[in-house]
Amino acid sequence: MSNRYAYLGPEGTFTEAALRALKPDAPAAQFVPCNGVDMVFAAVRRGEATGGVVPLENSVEGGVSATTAELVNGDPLLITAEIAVAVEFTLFARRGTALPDVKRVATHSHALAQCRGWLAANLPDAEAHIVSSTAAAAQSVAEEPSSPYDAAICARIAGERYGLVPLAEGVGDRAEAATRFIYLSRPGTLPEPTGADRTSLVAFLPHDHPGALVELLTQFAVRDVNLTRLESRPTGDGLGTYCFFMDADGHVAEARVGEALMGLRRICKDVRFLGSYPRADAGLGHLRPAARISTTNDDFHEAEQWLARIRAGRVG
Ligand SMILES: O=C(O)C(=O)Cc1ccccc1
Repeated sequence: MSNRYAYLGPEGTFTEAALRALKPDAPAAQFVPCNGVDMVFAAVRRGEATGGVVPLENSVEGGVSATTAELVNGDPLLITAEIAVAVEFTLFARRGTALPDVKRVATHSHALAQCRGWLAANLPDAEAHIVSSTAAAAQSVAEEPSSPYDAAICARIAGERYGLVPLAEGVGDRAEAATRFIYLSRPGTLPEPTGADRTSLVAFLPHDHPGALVELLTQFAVRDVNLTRLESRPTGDGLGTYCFFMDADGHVAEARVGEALMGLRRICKDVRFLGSYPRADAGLGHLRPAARISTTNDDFHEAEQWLARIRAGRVG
């Protein structure tokens, strides 16, 4: 079977743009649009797709709950790649619609969160409706006359794909907004370390006690592993019970990352490893500074060998 890549569809989503950037040589026939993030996970889990792309977090709105919920609770999949995509929002409508005619605007929840300021200033009386993706919003607006919506906030490519006309460009409140997308694979071989990798995991605390989070963070700090993201999420087991999403610099094949994960495993009720994969921002010049003396990979290996030697009775 040739490769098939599932993504949050329909055609024209930001997720499709992310997939195209991740698989530039794949023919469009291999792209499989899905109506929800959960369906992308399901297609990969069932083996109907080789891999899948979903949004993980946005620089303005934060984590995408549907994705984090699947990563925490669903059958495990591995993150094997990531990409950051700049998101620019355009308001599109059917030909003949003028801005004052727009009473109902449809878009994805993360797009709405990033366009609230513009909507309040320019369409204060319009109702906002959340749909499964920005391209689904554009597709629905195009279904005249039955569409319940007058306009969609979506990518330029989506508006054009569904034959709509732009009413306003750049309707996002933050010009520099970017979204991080992840590529999911079934568990198997990890990507090779590249020297600029990221490791993602979810940690479940054994029980609530003072300093529990400090203990978690200490596992990384003492091994000089930089954390780039920490998000607490409800486990679903009742109010006040959380798990912690963590992204750390480095690959699990590296000694200090591996040891930090072993430390976590010892102190946590459970740790779900989500993957080690190349960082999207590698080469942008803001990677971690060189490891301090005593925390390089060589230092870890040397210390391991030293322990083996003294355990064998060889001193010095
Ligand atoms: O709806 C889309 O086009 C998506 O790919 C999800 C999304 C929505 C808003 C910002 C980034 C990703």
